[in-house]
Amino acid sequence: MAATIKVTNPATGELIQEVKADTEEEIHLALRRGHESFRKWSKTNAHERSRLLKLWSKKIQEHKDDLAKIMTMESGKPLHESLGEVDYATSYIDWYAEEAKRLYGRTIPANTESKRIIVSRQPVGLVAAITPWNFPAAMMTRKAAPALAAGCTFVVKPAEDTPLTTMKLIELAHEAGIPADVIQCVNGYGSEVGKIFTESKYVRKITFTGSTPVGKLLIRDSASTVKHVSMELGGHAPVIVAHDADIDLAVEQTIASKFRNAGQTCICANRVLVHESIVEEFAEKLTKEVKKLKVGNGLEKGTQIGPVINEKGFNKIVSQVNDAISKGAEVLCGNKYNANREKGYFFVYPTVLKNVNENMKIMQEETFGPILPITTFQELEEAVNIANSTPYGLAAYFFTNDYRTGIYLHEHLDFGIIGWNDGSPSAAHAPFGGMKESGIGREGGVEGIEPYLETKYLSIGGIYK
Ligand SMILES: NC(=O)C1=CN([C@@H]2O[C@H](COP(=O)(O)OP(=O)(O)OC[C@H]3O[C@@H](n4cnc5c(N)ncnc54)[C@H](O)[C@@H]3O)[C@@H](O)[C@H]2O)C=CC1
Ligand SMILES: O=C(O)[C@H](O)CS(=O)(=O)O
Repeated sequence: MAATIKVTNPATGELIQEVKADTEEEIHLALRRGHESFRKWSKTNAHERSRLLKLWSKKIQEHKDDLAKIMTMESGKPLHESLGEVDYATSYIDWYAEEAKRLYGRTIPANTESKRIIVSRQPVGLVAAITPWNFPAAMMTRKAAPALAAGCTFVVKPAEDTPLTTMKLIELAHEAGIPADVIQCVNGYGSEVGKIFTESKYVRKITFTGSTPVGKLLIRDSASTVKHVSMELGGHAPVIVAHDADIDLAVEQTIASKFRNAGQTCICANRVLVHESIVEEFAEKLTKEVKKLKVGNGLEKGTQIGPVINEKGFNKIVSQVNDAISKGAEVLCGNKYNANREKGYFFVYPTVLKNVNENMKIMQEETFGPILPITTFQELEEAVNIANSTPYGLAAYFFTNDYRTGIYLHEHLDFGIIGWNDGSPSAAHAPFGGMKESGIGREGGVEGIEPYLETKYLSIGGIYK
């Protein structure tokens, strides 16, 4: 196991903090403690669990500015986005603090007078979570909140790039009164910790947000002990702009989706399919607005696009852009970089590509950067076929004011999240998640607590004997 994890600022390359990586023994101990504390926590009444979750949310809000600064420094996202993410993170805790009190069972009419049937819910057990760097607060609370609300205990391994935000959140949970062994953080490198989690007899559920390849490994390795799995994986969101779309709205909402977190979200617009009759107007208006986006250090006032997270992400983005250009794509703006491998910072300027085709990597592989390729279509069926052609099925967006077009697209797009004239669909009260290779399960909404619950039924006999 690695001894320490160097946490650096992706905007400057500067070392923020060295974090000790937990040893295998320390991780096993955390899992054992999480398992042993499960019995008591799962028997804590739902209203008490709810009360403690609300205290945790309050504590986080009291430390909002500090948390946002930590998040911007380690992830690179602009400060206003980090402040927004703190609110997004607590919105999941607030939502599940209430859902804890609504875990209803039911009775079933028996087929004889001497029997009664009662259905009830119980928490699955110790949950092990692995979270990504792009939303180090919200991706953790989106898992921890329903887990704790359901009565599960929780151990999380944050991404090596951004452990500090998660560590602070867990510290605040303990300050709020959630017992130390009920929610824990361990640090380490994914492949090493992942194996410990999936092989542990104490862990009853794995929940993961990250790349599809890693998700597949975790699903495979969870089979040995038949663990529950929840997977929020990669995406490749299409944006369909129909001939009758409000172009100004489509431009505004496509930018909102594409450039949030420098394009490093799993539901970012990854390709735009524009009806051929309006592509010139759309591309011109879009490019004009994209050129206005301010690139810089997320701590600087006014920054809208920060650096990408690391060299691996940078190289993937540059490779996709160069591939597209080599296959005929036209650059309408951007395709500029401010990178220094020695210092470890990698800025990618927002880029719009036109005349893109299906043979380009960028139309098939998740970009995770501020690059927007535009292609065209003639018929809606063609747009749907292109949209559904990747292995992903997380988010899709379309712009039209015609209800027949809207209903057709909603019913024919194979995606778990669809924005109709809306580029920002995420909300704690809605079930976030994907189809196909974008994942298993939902997070948020009434659906989001189900993955943390088992269902059992009691059949009582001999009542009138
Ligand atoms: N769905 C989403 O929101 C996310 C999608 N991604 C996609 O993944 C691509 C690569 O980004 P990465 O940071 O490398 O994602 P990643 O999936 O490798 O990392 C995410 C988390 O998984 C852990 N991890 C890595 N390898 C693991 C393994 N073998 N077993 C268990 N855990 C492991 C990491 O430590 C981190 O905590 C991105 O460009 C993007 O396409 C990445 C992060 C979030
Ligand atoms: O994983 C992600 O990229 C996030 O789930 C996107 S969102 O929930 O912040 O929209």
